[in-house]
Amino acid sequence: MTESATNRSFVQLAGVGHRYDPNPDIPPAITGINLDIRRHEFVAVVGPSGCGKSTLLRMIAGLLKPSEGSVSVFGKEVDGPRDDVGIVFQKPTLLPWLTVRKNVLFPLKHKYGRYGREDEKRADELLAMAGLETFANKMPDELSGGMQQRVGIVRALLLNPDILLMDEPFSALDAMTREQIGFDLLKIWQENPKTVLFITHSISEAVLLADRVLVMSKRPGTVLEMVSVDLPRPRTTHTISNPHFGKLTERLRKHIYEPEVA
Ligand SMILES: Nc1ncnc2c1ncn2[C@@H]1O[C@H](COP(=O)(O)OP(=O)(O)OP(=O)(O)O)[C@@H](O)[C@H]1O
Repeated sequence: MTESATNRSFVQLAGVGHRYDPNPDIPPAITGINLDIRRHEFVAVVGPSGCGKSTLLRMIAGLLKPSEGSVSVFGKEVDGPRDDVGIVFQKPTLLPWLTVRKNVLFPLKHKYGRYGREDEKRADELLAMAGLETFANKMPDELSGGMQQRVGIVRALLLNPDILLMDEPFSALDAMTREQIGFDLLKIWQENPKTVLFITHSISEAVLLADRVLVMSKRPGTVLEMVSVDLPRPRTTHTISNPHFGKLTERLRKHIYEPEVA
């Protein structure tokens, strides 16, 4: 967690559930989720496919209304799409006819109809932080998949959201790029503290990046366990060889694959 993180709950889910199908014979997607995320905390979410991870993310973004319980941010109930949330998906969906810089600035243009010199400066600063300073005037198809995903992250950060929601952001990348971009994300997060919810299917990625890992059960998704990752920061490739890293990934694996014995 960054130094400015406080113990106060920032994002709070109280008894949250969601059912897509009103038929009571069909189980809800998620049910009875209680969760407190502190400001600037990095929380990873893992769990079997279809357990409701994206459903949870969409409710925090205000894109989906819970059918039971409530979601609040800083004590205020979420009742619609939020402005203070940046979202990064598996594919960055960049506009192919705009340069990298213009893609990054696009949400501002879309929201306010224009952007100024200061915004361009901020875009360039964030691009530099993501190692893309020499690519600002390139077109998306001149970039590798990893670079395009970095552009997607920078775009999500440009409006300086309080909350960054990431739904399997690195799953389309090869293993080496994935590890590197994870470290880059941590560097950006430490310089621009945000409250992060990071969905992943990779247990080691969750442990490497997060302050805490939320383990969800299979459908209907509930909280199986919240595991604190008490590994020092900054996390580096050395973190992976720390014996405690191995213990934590082992423990999470047991929770997911043998929940009844964990
Ligand atoms: N729009 C929808 N309408 C009906 N059912 C849905 C809808 N979206 C998701 N579901 C169902 O709700 C459950 C949870 O879906 P969700 O996408 O949240 O899971 P997930 O954990 O993110 O899955 P994955 O790991 O495969 O991406 C799944 O059984 C899914 O089929």
